[in-house]
Amino acid sequence: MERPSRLLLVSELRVRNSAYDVSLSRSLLTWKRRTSSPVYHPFRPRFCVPSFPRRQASGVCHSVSVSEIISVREEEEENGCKDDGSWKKINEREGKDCRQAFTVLYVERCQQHRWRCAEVSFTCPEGALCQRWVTSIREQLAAISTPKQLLVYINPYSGKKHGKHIYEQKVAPLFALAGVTTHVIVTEHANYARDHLRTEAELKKFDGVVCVGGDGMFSEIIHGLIWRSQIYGGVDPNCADESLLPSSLRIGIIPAGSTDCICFATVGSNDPVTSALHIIVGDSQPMDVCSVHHNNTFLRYSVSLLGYGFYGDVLTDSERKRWMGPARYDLSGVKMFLTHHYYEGTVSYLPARGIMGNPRDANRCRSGCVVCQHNGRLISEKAERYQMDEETDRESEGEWKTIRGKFLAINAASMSCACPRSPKGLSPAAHLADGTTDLILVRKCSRFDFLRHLLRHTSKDDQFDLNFVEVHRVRRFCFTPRPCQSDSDLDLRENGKHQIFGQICRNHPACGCAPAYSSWNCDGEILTHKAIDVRVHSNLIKLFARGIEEPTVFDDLTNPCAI
Ligand SMILES: CCCCCCCCCCCCC/C=C/[C@@H](O)[C@H](COP(=O)(O)O)NC(=O)CCCCCCCCCCCCCCC
Ligand SMILES: Nc1ncnc2c1ncn2[C@@H]1O[C@H](COP(=O)(O)OP(=O)(O)O)[C@@H](O)[C@H]1O
Ligand SMILES: [Ca+2]
Repeated sequence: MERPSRLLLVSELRVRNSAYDVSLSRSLLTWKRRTSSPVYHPFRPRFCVPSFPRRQASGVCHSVSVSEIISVREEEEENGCKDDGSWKKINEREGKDCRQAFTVLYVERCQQHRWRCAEVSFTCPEGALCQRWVTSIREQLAAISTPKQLLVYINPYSGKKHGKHIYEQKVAPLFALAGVTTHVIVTEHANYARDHLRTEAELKKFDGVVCVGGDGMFSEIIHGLIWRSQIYGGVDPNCADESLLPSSLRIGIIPAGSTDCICFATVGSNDPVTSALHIIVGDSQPMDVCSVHHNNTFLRYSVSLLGYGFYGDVLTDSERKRWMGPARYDLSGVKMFLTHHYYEGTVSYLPARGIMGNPRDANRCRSGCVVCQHNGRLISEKAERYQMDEETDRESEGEWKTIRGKFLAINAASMSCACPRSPKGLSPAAHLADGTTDLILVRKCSRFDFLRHLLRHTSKDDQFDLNFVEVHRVRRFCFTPRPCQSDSDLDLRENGKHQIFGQICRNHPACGCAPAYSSWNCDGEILTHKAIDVRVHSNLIKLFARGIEEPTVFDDLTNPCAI
């Protein structure tokens, strides 16, 4: 248990006309109602627990972590001078300074990992004391590294095209309250944000970058930032063996997209206000990034799903239905499920050895995850040894394994990929920053079996506990599709005068002529290459997030979110 730190200020102040003992330490602001006997509430803690680093609502005592205070403001005269017999009124009559109340805005936890901005006003017996409180709280806030200046990119076409509205109505007012200044750019076309970050953006001026949109918009941001770090650091992004340089700017995601899996899996909800508050308090969550290569040429980065077969086909089909908004994925999902294509190919992978954790674990990656911390340390130690003794370390990396077969889906999940469609995700025990990705192979099976597998993403049942599914935690993997049998086969499927016939076959699988190749779905973007080489880069980027928090006994019992 955390030790209560030294108190900086203790006073008797009033909250809604009741007397409270209010105290401030470096880590906590606490207000405890003065009563002769403690109020007993059958479901809530009876006494204040000042060492608990969160706001707690009991009938008796509240405490809020200083790191979760959004701002403090002095109340204007007319607001506070109510005829309620308070100290303020008395002092006003005596002609003294009327500014004797101050309001603290802070993070309040609601259901389903949502955060809200709550406020409490304290009335002081005299103006000088009010000043001391405001100054002391502001001094504590200044000691915390929170973002002051942010570069914001809005994709106006994400999801249901509400990005601008969400930002203006829900996020900008909170940034203003917290004193965060912003430079807002509404993108004009695809890759606008990526190219702006690569070349033009004056990154030194900012403490972070925020994207308003979906996973595709986030992908643009990381492509811009990672590329810039490598070019400035003289690292060749094309070479899969090169270790990439981390990007120092943190990234915030205001979810306004169609899947929002990166936001959901790092915060626990796809709620814009919650994400804005995580940005304001300056949270930091490291994250792994996969680099995808083809013949030593860099293709793309991925942080969530790299999917060939089912998810690649769903994406390809859904792009034609963009006008439908997020529902396009469900329609294409049903269509591709019925189409039931399988693809032949070879998967080779390097199992992650000597690390904590397994894709079949019951434990989940949560805020302050020990698995991520342990494996992150292990990988950076290994990288240092590797520089000293390349040969020994290559040997200790272990053996490549190879699997050939017919697959309905080949998925690499570098994080759980939890999203509203599947709150536990594609790989529920995957970690955000353990330096690995979970390689899920779904072999050819009946439609009924594949449906069982898909349905298990939405229930407590284990989607990997099926004889046609296997999962491996890996550091690196390659995929090569089975080449077409003959030139005429290739012609029939892909090229020339048979193109139309090929297309008909694709659309009418009953004729038995299925396409040879799928596409890779790389965080929601289609990859043109089929044969790829993928490497995980541990802790390459940082988000304004803290991972999903474990629900506490207090969260279970406190308010169900008024706003
Ligand atoms: C029967 C119900 C089965 C539900 C199975 C749900 C599994 C969902 C796993 C989703 C993983 C998502 C990983 C993230 C991908 C995103 O990066 C990426 C881009 O997001 P953005 O548009 O916000 O930029 N999103 C996607 O690629 C979308 C994937 C969505 C897949 C939806 C699949 C629905 C399947 C429905 C099958 C229904 C069969 C019914 C038979 C009668
Ligand atoms: N102004 C724009 N016009 C058109 N496309 C854009 C624009 N800005 C970004 N994009 C692209 O839109 C695609 C989808 O964006 P995303 O934010 O992921 O929305 P969604 O979740 O609905 O797919 C991405 O490929 C992104 O590069
Ligand atoms: Ca990972």
